[in-house]
Amino acid sequence: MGVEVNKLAEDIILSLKNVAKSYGSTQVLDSINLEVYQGQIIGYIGPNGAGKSTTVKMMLGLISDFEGDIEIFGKNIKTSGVAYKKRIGYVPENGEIYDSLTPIEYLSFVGGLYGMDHDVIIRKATEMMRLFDLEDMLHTRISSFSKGMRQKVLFIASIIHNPDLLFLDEPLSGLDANSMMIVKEILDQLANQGKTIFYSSHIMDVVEKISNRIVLLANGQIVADGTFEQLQQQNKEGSLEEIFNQLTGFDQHQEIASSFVSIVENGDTDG
Ligand SMILES: Nc1ncnc2c1ncn2[C@@H]1O[C@H](COP(=O)(O)OP(=O)(O)OP(=O)(O)O)[C@@H](O)[C@H]1O
Repeated sequence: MGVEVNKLAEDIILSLKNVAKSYGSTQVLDSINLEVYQGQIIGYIGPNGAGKSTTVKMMLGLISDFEGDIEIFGKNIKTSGVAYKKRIGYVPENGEIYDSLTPIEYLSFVGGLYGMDHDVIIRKATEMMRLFDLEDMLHTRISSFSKGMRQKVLFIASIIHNPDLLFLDEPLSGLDANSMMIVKEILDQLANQGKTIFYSSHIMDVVEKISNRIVLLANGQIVADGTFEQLQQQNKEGSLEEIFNQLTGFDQHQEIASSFVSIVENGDTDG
């Protein structure tokens, strides 16, 4: 799964040049540079609050007041208009979904936004729901769905229009082990067909397996970028979880946990 070989400039799907973003006096992103090639599955990881969702929202055009340039499909998103969004799919973190709609209504709505033909939406939505074992729920209000069932609808909504670039924020959240295997396999097959996937998650063993390139964001900067094997060689560590701990300078989980348990038991950290 090598990623850096024989890449051509025209294969660049996504490029960030000196991208910076602050909220008040807090600098969240500090001059990020990144080029993503067609067919890559980027595992985008970093500690809570590192700026992963912020980066994704900027690429989606949901946050526009940032410094630097973002090019998607070769065009600067600040000046190229919204046309690029038709070729993008997105599974948001904490998926917002229209509870009072049924999946078929919701997917018709989303497909309609992408300009899809109504019959095609219904056919694709029905088949995809069936493959996720939800065919009986097509006309049931989403408000009654479990977390995993909602996540499946969100996933379908992100790919129903056959996008070339997918942004996924914890896409497996709430899915059972069998459904996770299906989604991981779908992503692998989509990447093999030339789709590009930007995958943000805290589940390190999944990121380790699914990504062919891992980008670690910490303290506003990209502190690691490479295949899992490359990161392993550079950091002389075994799992991605261990590499993450090392690169983010974290080795106090036992101390913190002991203090926490002490407070639970005694009301203070002294025991
Ligand atoms: N609208 C906002 N106003 C002010 N600060 C914000 C806003 N949105 C995000 N931030 C701050 O920006 C930083 C990055 O947030 P972001 O949601 O991008 O992190 P993340 O890496 O996705 O974190 P997590 O792993 O917890 O989802 C955090 O310090 C957060 O408090």
